[in-house]
Amino acid sequence: MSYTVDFGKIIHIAKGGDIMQILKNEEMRKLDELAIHTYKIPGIILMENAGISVVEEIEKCLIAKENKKIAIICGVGNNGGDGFVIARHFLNKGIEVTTYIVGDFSNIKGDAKINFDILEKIKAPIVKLMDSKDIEEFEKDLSQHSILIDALLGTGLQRTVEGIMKEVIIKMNLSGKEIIAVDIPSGVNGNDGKVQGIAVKATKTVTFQLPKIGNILFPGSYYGGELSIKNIGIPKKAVDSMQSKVHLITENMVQSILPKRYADTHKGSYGRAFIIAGSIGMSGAAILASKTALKCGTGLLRTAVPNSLIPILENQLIEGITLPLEEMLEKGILDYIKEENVIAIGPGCGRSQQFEEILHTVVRNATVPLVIDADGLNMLANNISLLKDLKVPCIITPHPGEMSRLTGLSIQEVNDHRLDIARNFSEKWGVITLLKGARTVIANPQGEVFINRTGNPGMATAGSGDVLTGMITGLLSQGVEPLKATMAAAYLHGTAGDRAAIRLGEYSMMAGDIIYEIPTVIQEIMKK
Ligand SMILES: NC(=O)C1=CN([C@@H]2O[C@H](COP(=O)(O)OP(=O)(O)OC[C@H]3O[C@@H](n4cnc5c(N)ncnc54)[C@H](OP(=O)(O)O)[C@@H]3O)[C@@H](O)[C@H]2O)[C@@H](O)CC1
Ligand SMILES: Nc1ncnc2c1ncn2[C@@H]1O[C@H](COP(=O)(O)OP(=O)(O)O)[C@@H](O)[C@H]1O
Ligand SMILES: [K+]
Repeated sequence: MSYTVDFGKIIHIAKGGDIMQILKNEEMRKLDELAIHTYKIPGIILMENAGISVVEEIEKCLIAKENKKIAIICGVGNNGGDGFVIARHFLNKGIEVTTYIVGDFSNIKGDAKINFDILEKIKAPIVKLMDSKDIEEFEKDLSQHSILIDALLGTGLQRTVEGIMKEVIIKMNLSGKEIIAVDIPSGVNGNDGKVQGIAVKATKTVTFQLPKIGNILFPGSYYGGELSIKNIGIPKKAVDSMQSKVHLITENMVQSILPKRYADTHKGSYGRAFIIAGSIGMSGAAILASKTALKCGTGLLRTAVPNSLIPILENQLIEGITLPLEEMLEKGILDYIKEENVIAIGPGCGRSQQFEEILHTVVRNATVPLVIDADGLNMLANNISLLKDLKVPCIITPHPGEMSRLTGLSIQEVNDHRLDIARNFSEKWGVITLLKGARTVIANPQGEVFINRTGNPGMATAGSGDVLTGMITGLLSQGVEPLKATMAAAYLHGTAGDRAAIRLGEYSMMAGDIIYEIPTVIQEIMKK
């Protein structure tokens, strides 16, 4: 299997598995050990496969280049070992290669040593960079090469990058050359995507077997550029046995989640959605969420808004039914929601006492899946233990600011530990948490986390969260399981946003433009 994820502006994916685990450094080490000790695949074979898989990607980049000289910059661990394999293969192809070794080469051991010895035997050009005095020459040398290969540090990164290693990385980054990183850009921590002092800014990264968290989360994924995930021959049985609790949401997953439409069905087959949204000054939130739910296939939609907003809604959304909130309150909300298949509450609702009352009644009495967003979350923050009264699956969709209010942590803390914060919240309150932002993460009460890679900064625009709520609601109304509906919505939302960004640019796209792209995004996924 080869799986390509382009983290640049234009997204494209080649084949991918239904579910893709994302590992931490130590989990990857465990998987390597499992392959070597339990499944008896010699480590040297894995290293050979790893090296060859990078060679394939480098060759693609070389085609367009007149100057084909490659600089392979290696550390003294196994990441460097992969670099030695790459060097040998290109030398065999008659391509000019210089191998640089950074650090104390007497530390090279194991499989890396075997590959280093081969390079020495075949008299490959090797330059050892020991200290600062070697840097000037190194910088001059780099300008002669067309592509630089970063094989300095991989999943064995331990501490802040300093000294000669840091100097080398600075020169690589300043070279202006295309850089392909082996496994992970050196300096990025595979466990969390943080930069340990300094990191290589690669144009492309080839990672092995499964992505590491640092390949996916920011800033690591920014440093990695385009990401290619390559099989290196670890048996599927070993991979499956890892049972990591962190996964990447893939297109295949979403394709299998989207409900099919059968000929002998009617609008009742696609469910009833009920959205409580909007307040004076924020009618747009109700319109955006409602339009989106219909665009995502809801059979029947009712939107409850304050009476004064009804004419605006009726004008903007002729396909949905509108209800005045005041009437609901007077006659008793429960009567209104008992027929529904999903209830979404919060977008643009404001923070009135009336809304608080409605929220409490809905949370305590809902008998169908519930989506709480925006002001629903702000109100919830005043009385979070309300969640204990839930009798149904509940999805909360906070952005980091809302999560900060819900948890009492700072926004910085939320962003620094996105996975853990979402997971802890879900485990503590028994809800599905979708924490928004660059790499939206979704956690369930069982401690599993799913990361979405679609989307772009153009989506940081008013109302795009309301569109997401509409998407989750639309899928839930059709009977999609809550976790699956949330994952598919996050993926589709980001993909629609990416299309809008391509069409209009990240500056000019607006939330409504994301809705405009939904039909194409769904059709393309269903077609595949
Ligand atoms: N295992 C396998 O079967 C396979 C593994 N594969 C490959 O192996 C990679 C993992 O290899 P690895 O475990 O040897 O670690 P690696 O990333 O090379 O780094 C360790 C070296 O770096 C050093 N070092 C650490 N931090 C540092 C710092 N801040 N600044 C400076 N130095 C620092 C550290 O030195 P020490 O801490 O010991 O002083 C040690 O020398 C993995 O990413 C993949 O590419 C593939 O071939 C497939 C098969
Ligand atoms: N840089 C980004 N990359 C990917 N997605 C983003 C980025 N910035 C914002 N988004 C997405 O846009 C949406 C913004 O939602 P939210 O903050 O609730 O906006 P609003 O309240 O204005 O509707 C979220 O789904 C978020 O994940
Ligand atoms: K690397």
